[in-house]
Amino acid sequence: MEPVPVTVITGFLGSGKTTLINHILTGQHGKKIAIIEVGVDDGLVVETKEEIFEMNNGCICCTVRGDLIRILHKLLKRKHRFDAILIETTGLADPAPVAQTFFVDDDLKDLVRLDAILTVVDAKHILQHLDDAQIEEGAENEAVEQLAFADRILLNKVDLVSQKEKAAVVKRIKGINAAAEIIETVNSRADLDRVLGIRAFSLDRILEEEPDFLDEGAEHSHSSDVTSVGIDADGNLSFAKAQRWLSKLLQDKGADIFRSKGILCFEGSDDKHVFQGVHMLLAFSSSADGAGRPWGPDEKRVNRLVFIGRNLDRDEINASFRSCLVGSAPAA
Ligand SMILES: Nc1nc2c(ncn2[C@@H]2O[C@H](COP(=O)(O)OP(=O)(O)OP(=O)(O)O)[C@@H](O)[C@H]2O)c(=O)[nH]1
Repeated sequence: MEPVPVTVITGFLGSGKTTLINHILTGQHGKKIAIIEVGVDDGLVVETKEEIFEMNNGCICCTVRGDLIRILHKLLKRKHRFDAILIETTGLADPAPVAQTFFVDDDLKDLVRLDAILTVVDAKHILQHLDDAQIEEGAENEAVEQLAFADRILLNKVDLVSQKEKAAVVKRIKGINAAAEIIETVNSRADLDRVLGIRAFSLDRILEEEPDFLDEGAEHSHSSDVTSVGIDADGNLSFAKAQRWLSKLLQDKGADIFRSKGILCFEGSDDKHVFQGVHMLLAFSSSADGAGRPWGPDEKRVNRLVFIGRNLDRDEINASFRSCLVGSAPAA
């Protein structure tokens, strides 16, 4: 039997990976697709008929292979065969350990094949991440790694940059990876024939790039100063206060906050409100506009937010958020 093609989707936080997955899942291709998410799940993938497998295990490099091998075996044992498997990695993940999985496990080698590593790039913010001067010495810059490993690059969010800015980004990308084809997209809407079943992964090219790629024990280190602050809070928010709080936070700390997202409950509304932030750019949607379902009558209304970045003051962010809840004492 032909091995099932696997596409690994990487890209920095907020670049458009989930948007790409939704685009693929809603496309007219008639394929049965399984999705594996590596990293933190945020519950914000639109609901589909496909199943989503999550892996939530801290340092991805160190745990990914075991988890992934287990999940892939489980998937492949099913009676109904999948036509394709997509693996989405979290924004900061180095794609190497995910790709290695397909070469280190002998049993998997015949059942699946790595079709391509797709890297989604946020045209507006990528240069800032490539030039990140705050990465600790000796640590890898994941934005560079993700480009270097890519077989194909989706240059996404081209609606947010001028022709001149775009040309500068393309030049930088080509300087890191001249081999990968670049597809320009808005909302990750790439022609599916150009991203799935493309047989673009080449082990030889990767070994040229990283000679110890197949060495499972190879040293690696990550910039540990990037952290995430999560908030889980019951109750309803005052719309005006929450809006002021979020705009101020992103205005003051937008350079350091790479990514933010959350589900919010507002006083007087049964709709679920979702926000998605990338640095200072913020987008809102809600079940009132058809995105997701409203809060159910017996469903517990919980605000869930996450901020990923550096120099984040967990206590301060939590306390100031809680002061926006209806009935809370004003922030000190
Ligand atoms: N303007 C603009 N916004 C986009 C585009 N593509 C995606 N977005 C928005 O960017 C935000 C982040 O997109 P996601 O698809 O969630 O990004 P992601 O890479 O999955 O993010 P992580 O979950 O942090 O890894 C969302 O608000 C998207 O609607 C685009 O081409 N242009």
